[in-house]
Amino acid sequence: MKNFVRIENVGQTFNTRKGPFVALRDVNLNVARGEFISLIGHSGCGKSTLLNLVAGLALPTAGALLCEEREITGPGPDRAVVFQNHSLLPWMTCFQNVYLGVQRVFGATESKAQLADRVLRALDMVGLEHARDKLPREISGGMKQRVGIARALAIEPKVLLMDEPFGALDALTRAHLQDELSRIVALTHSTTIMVTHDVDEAVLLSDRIVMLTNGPAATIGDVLEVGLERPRDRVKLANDPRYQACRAAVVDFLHRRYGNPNQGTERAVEAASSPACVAEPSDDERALRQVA
Ligand SMILES: Nc1ncnc2c1ncn2[C@@H]1O[C@H](COP(=O)(O)OP(=O)(O)OP(=O)(O)O)[C@@H](O)[C@H]1O
Repeated sequence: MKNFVRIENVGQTFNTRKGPFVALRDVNLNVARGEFISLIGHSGCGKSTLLNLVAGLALPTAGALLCEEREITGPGPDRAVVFQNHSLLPWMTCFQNVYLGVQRVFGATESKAQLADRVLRALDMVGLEHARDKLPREISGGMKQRVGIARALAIEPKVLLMDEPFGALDALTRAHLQDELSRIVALTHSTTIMVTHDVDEAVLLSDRIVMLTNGPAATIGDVLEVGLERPRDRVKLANDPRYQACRAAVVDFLHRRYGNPNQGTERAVEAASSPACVAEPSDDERALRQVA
C-alpha cells in the first residue's frame, strides 16, 4: 500500500501554565508499507511528540493521522512502541515480559502453547532464547533493549515505532543492535518509524530521513531519500560516496540550515561525531561542524 501511515496537516499545541505552546504545525507525511523512516532534528523540536501521535498516545490538536486508512484515535496492537529505556517489568523474566503483550493481543484466540511459541520465536529473532528465564537485572543494557524489541515484534504490529531505541547504549552495542534491527526488519518487512539523534544510524537504517525544523511550531523541513541498496554493510559503506553524500546532507540540514537552538545541551551534535559513526567525516562536514 502506497500510503500505509498518513499524517495529514497535523499540529500539536500543548496547554501550559504560560499559555498555549505550539510544538508541531502542518506536518504532512505518507509512509509506505514496509518503509523505514527516521525522524531527526534538534533536541526539543517535536520528534517524540510526532511519534506519540502515530502511537495514539496523544491526539493531535489539528489534522489527522491514519493507519491503513483508519483514523488513529488511541493506542492499538497494530502499532508497537520501543522506548529508549526498555521499560521491562523488573519482577518478570524475559519470557514473561514478552508473554504479557502476546497474551493481551492473541490470548482470546490462541492456546497457551501457541502463545509461548510466539514468545520464543520473538526472543530467538533477537538472539535471546538462551536468556528467556533471566530477570531484567540479570542481563545487560543491550540485552534488555533486545527484549524490548522482541516484545514489540511478538505482537506482529503493522507499524514498529521506536523512540531513540539505542540512545542509552554504548557505541559497540548500538552498532550491533542496528545491524540486528536491519536484519529483523528485512525479515519481517515491518513498517518502521524511528526517532534518532544519530546521523549515521539514520542513514544506515532508513529508506527516507525526515528532518524536522527547530521548534516551537516545528514542521518537516526536508526529506532525504537514502536510496542505498540493502542489505547494507557498515564497513563497506564507510567509503561509499553515496553514503557520505547522504550523511553530509543531513549534517548540513542540522548544522547549517537549522543550526543548533540549544547550544550546550544538544545531543545531535554529539551524535554526528559519535564513535558509532561508520564513516569519517569529510573535510566539508568538519568545516560545517566548526561553524555550527
Ligand atoms: N505535555 C507537554 N506539555 C507541554 N509541552 C510539551 C509537552 N510534551 C512536549 N512538550 C514540548 O514540545 C516540544 C517538543 O517536545 P518533544 O519531546 O517532542 O521533542 P523531541 O524532539 O523529541 O526532543 P528530544 O530530542 O530532546 O527528545 C518541546 O519544547 C517540549 O518541551
